[in-house]
Amino acid sequence: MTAATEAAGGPLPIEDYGLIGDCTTAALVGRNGSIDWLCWPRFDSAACFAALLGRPEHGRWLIAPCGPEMRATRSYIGETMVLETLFETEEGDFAVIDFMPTGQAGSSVVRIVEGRRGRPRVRMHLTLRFDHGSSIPWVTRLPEGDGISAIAGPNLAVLRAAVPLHGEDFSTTAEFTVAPEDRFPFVLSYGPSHRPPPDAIDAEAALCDTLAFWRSWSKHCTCHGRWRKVVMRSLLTLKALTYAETGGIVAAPTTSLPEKLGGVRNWDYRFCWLRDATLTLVALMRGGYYEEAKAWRDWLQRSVAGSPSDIQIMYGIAGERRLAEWEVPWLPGYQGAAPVRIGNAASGQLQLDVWGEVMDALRLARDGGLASPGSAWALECGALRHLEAIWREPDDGIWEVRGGRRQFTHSKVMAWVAFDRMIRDAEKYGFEAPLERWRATRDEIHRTVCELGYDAARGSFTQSFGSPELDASLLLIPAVGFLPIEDPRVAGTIAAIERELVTHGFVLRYRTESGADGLPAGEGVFLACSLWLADAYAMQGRWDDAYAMFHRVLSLRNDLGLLSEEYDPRAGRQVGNFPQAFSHLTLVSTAIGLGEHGPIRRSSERKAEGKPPESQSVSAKPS
Ligand SMILES: OC[C@H]1O[C@H](O[C@H]2O[C@H](CO)[C@@H](O)[C@H](O)[C@H]2O)[C@H](O)[C@@H](O)[C@@H]1O
Repeated sequence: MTAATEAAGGPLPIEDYGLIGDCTTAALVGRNGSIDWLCWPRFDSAACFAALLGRPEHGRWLIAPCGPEMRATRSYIGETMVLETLFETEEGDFAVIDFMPTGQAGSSVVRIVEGRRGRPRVRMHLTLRFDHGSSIPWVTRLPEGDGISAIAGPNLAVLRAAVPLHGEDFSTTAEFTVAPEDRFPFVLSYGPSHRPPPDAIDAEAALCDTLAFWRSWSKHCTCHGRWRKVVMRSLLTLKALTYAETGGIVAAPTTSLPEKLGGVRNWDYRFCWLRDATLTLVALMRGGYYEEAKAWRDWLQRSVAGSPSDIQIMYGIAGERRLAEWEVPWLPGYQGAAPVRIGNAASGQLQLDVWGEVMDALRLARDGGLASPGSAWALECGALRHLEAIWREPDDGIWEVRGGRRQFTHSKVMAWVAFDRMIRDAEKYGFEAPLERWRATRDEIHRTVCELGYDAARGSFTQSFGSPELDASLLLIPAVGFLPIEDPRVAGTIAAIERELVTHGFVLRYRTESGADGLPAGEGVFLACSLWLADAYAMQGRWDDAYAMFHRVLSLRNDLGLLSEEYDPRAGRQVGNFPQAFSHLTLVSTAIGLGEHGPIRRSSERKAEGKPPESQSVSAKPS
């Protein structure tokens, strides 16, 4: 399938894409020089390049050698989001430097073609298709003669280029020779169609500014040591998934990259999940980034404002509530994985765990010195009052199943977390609170989980009350402090998950064959869950197992350090939306955790074994 679709001009394997972004939206650049995904002007806008979910005619922007290439290698320039792809051909070599300028009015994609060796021929092929690959724009030449303007409905894009452009089959093309030291900039800028075209920008100056922006951001990272590079790339990716204007954070910049190749588990992640966003915030704070944390906290306050009973599990990046899900009939889907979905019906779900994740993150923010505005505590109390009323109800769970609500054990554990963190904050900061009542509820949830969520015969907690199924989210029980790692029920759960959910060395979130999620069975191993098992091993002092799992997940990152949500071990391919915040934030957390705690105990163990201590690890030092 892959080879055939690629030969027919279909999308590349997911791991062959790189990410560029300007903190308002992001694009995926293939290692073949084709930008196959871009939603403009925001992460959640309709795509104008949708070849990722179809074919080149659904929109893409190619800059590549005219003839066959011998090799394409790529890397980010230092700790930035500026991507450089080097094409080596028989005629010579050239690089394409791709980025989205930061700090400019409006949004642009800049591609600079730089000659390196010989005089290779280069081709540029721009196919703009607004409205998710469906609408062919009306293209005219700019009066200045240096480019074209393309209009369709509310959208306008302007391409300015330093080489002559031609129209061909509803696309814009160019062919040119590049010599060493030549630099040919191409700038594609977005604007609303009712306004004059956006002003030209100086590509070289924008490159300097954008490099400076990312470098100065990376400089503030407080993680140093052996995994600094790993952590930094993940933090940069998380930062690129933030929508600067509002502080919202998307779960991924894509929709409908399948969790199973050729399957139907295709979802739109271009929204702000309270779960993913709060965990991203925790990762950013652990990396020393409190400004983003503040922006997100303010986003949260605005988004959930109103009645606590109306709090949703996810919102649009500016706090929008209506994210109606629909299927796109004209896009065939990533390598045939249909349907392509826009919007996400999970926005109407009940997922009790989000209260726990949010309260935990807000507590960390407070402890990190992020002063709360007066209204924050009142808002949290309102949310907890609502949880007090509903925690006994069945919900859709962390995995957002579509097979009906259940009494998910992880959801109740996280409801316990919500009460626990609020009680601790009230005690620590002297906030006014009905402490006795909260403590009673916290204890009642704990008792309920231990009675109904634990299967004594199997010696393990289970996915939902009374169910025989396991669930990798149960690995979080010791991490959130619900029970200590030494508790035999926790040890039994870890052992059961190792036996039943580990495959090819990685962790499944649950057995999809049970039908609990209401979808046809089969999906990849879940990368965040695999890292949770590494964390659990670390807590158990099983350092070798922890490091082995951590390294296995590291080995799945693409050449740019990027991860999607899942991995198909049989096909040896990344699957699911890409790059995914959940995978990257968990990677940061595991790397920092192993760095902070691992080497100390590990070195004593190594000493006991007569081995020298391990040098350097990631450590997060407060700035
Ligand atoms: O598998 C079914 C569900 O899959 C998606 O949810 C997953 O991604 C979310 C965003 O990263 C994450 O918060 C959640 O825990 C994952 O299960 C999808 O968005 C859902 O609509 C779908 O039901």
